[in-house]
Amino acid sequence: MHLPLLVVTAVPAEADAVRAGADPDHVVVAPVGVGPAAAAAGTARLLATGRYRAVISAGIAGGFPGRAPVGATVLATRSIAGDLGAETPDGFLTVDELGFGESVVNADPTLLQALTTEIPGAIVGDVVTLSTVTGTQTTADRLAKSYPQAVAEAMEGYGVAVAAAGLPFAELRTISNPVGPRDRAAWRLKEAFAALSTASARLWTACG
Ligand SMILES: O=C(O)c1cccc(C(=O)CC[C@H]2O[C@@H](n3cnc4c(=O)[nH]cnc43)[C@H](O)[C@@H]2O)c1
Repeated sequence: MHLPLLVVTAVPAEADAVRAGADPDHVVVAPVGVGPAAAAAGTARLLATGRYRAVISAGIAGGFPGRAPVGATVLATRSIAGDLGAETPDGFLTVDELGFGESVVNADPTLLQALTTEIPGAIVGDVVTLSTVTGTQTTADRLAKSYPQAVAEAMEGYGVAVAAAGLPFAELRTISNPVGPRDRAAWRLKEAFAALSTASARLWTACG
């Protein structure tokens, strides 16, 4: 008897897109809220049942220009807390540099390898988790420089990864908008949700 895979999204529209592709017999999809705190709390509550084999943080994301275009599918090698730390006159110090914890969680290597095989067009790289959607070129440039391997930013992956607490974890994103000056009207939600449904059809094959 296979335990099901848990896929957590931020909002119901993302959950619907995952459900449109995923195997309903083996994949449980739950929207748990926007941001790392809601994501961690919601994921921890669901995982406390002990009935899941792995957990995936899934949804739409901003793509770093030149690294992940709108419509692309992204798999995270690492989910990184991009704003957990301290600002100083000399720049941002991560929580690791402060000696208070770890701001980086690696995807489960076996799960990531399987997902990469099953979703061949996916761009593989770091995904930065932020509590605030980037909305200026200055912030976009700073993040791109600080995280040279980051292909996308979103708001939940690190929170889900922490809640996974050793259970196999991965982050799957599809790109709705470039990271940069705020232009909410230009977000390509339909395209990103369609890509999310397509990728989700491969999830159980990768995890089962
Ligand atoms: O309109 C807004 O500014 C806004 C603020 C918070 C959440 C949203 C959502 O649409 C929620 C969905 C989900 O989308 C992810 N996302 C998408 N693009 C980005 C981005 O450029 N930077 C960070 N996160 C992004 C995120 O995970 C949201 O939870 C809209």
